[in-house]
Amino acid sequence: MRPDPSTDLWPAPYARGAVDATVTVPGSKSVTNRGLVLAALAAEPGWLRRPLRSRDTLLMAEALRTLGVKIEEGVGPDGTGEAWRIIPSPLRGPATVDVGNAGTVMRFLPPVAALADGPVRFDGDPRSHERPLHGVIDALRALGARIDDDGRGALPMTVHGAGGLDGGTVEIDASSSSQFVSALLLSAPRFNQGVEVRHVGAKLPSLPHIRMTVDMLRAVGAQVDEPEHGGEPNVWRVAPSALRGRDLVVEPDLSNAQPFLAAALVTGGRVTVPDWPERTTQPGDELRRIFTEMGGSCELTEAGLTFTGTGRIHGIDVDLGEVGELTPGIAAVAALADSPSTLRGVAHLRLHETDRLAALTKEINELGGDVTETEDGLHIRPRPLHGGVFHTYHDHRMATAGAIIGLAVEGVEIEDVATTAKTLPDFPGMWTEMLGV
Ligand SMILES: O=C(O)C1=C[C@@H](OP(=O)(O)O)[C@@H](O)[C@H](O)C1
Ligand SMILES: C=C(OP(=O)(O)O)C(=O)O
Repeated sequence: MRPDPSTDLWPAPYARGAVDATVTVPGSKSVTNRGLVLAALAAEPGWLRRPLRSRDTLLMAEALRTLGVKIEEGVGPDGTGEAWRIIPSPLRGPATVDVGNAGTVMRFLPPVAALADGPVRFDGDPRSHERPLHGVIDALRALGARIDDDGRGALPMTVHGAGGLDGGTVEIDASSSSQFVSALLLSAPRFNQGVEVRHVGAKLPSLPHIRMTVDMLRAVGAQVDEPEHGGEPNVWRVAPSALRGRDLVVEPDLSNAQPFLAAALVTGGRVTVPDWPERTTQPGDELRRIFTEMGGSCELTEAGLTFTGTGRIHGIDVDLGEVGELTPGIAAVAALADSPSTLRGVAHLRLHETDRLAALTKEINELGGDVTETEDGLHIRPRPLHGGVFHTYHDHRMATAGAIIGLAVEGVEIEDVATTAKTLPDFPGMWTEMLGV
């Protein structure tokens, strides 16, 4: 019988000393998947260099191919490193898109499908049926698309592409995912009237990810008005226009750098991540501030970002609403700190890959911790932890959070560490190499 990877247990390596390593982190998921969509919608071919090759990005590439886009995987024009050449062509249906459990695929592609010339069916992992999509579905209908779903505002569904979309003004409640806004903006240059997206509802999470969308749209020639610089709050406008093909180098995924930086903090060691960008819209850049407040220090040099720990970890009271995807890793570090932590502003994490607030509470407490869920986050009181199984619920960031705890607690076993492949192709290999084990 073949082993079932989802029930496999991986003994998380325990760190017997301070780590001292340089860790090259693969490309950003969020940049790669935006880059793919924008290149597919462009008026000319483009390049994506150092793309992330992981489950979420391969699903995006495959879905775009199904819609008729040509994506050639190879080395770049100057022969250095991996590069994908993206050759746009008329978008076609009928097609079937597997979104896996990738928020970026399930939200960014329905507006693209509305531009195709036939029906595009969307389905994915069981969890994809539970993740919110109503903002995209309702908005596309309001902008002129025909969509068949089962009435829950979720997958599975079929977008009946009509070869184009009117576009115009639309109100959405994107408080459950910033990706609703990003999705509509990314395809909007190809809508007949462009788009005006008005967010109405509770606070929008993950604003840096919307900034990333705006920056990347502008970099391919789109005209975007945003709330940031004197614009109307919670309103974005994109004018209709042709998009340029681009030669884009993808930055390392700073959120995936998190477990490695955490290793420096937890073991009182030092980790350097090369190619850390000086300026970026990636939320992972906030780790410089957050992990410094938790007890380390960092320096950005030609070699990259070097993060150094002291072996002492302090608790933190922090609003993570803008950087929600960093929460599991911060919770793991906080469970090992010398004082309590309060993580706020992340109620929407209940609808991520899994209910991350419930999962972190349960798994840390089962190792002897004392975590309670609040209305919008976690309260973490550190206690001596013991070994045991850390369940991961098909959530890559649960697995990396468990590995962080395992550095300081002997006998932690991570269930289904392979789930990290959602955004990191070889996390176990990178982790053991960093530790030299
Ligand atoms: O646009 C993106 O690339 C992302 C936006 C965020 O989503 P939410 O706003 O749904 O949290 C983030 O958590 C996710 O990992 C990636
Ligand atoms: C929330 C996340 O992913 P997704 O893009 O599937 O929403 C994440 O990577 O933490």
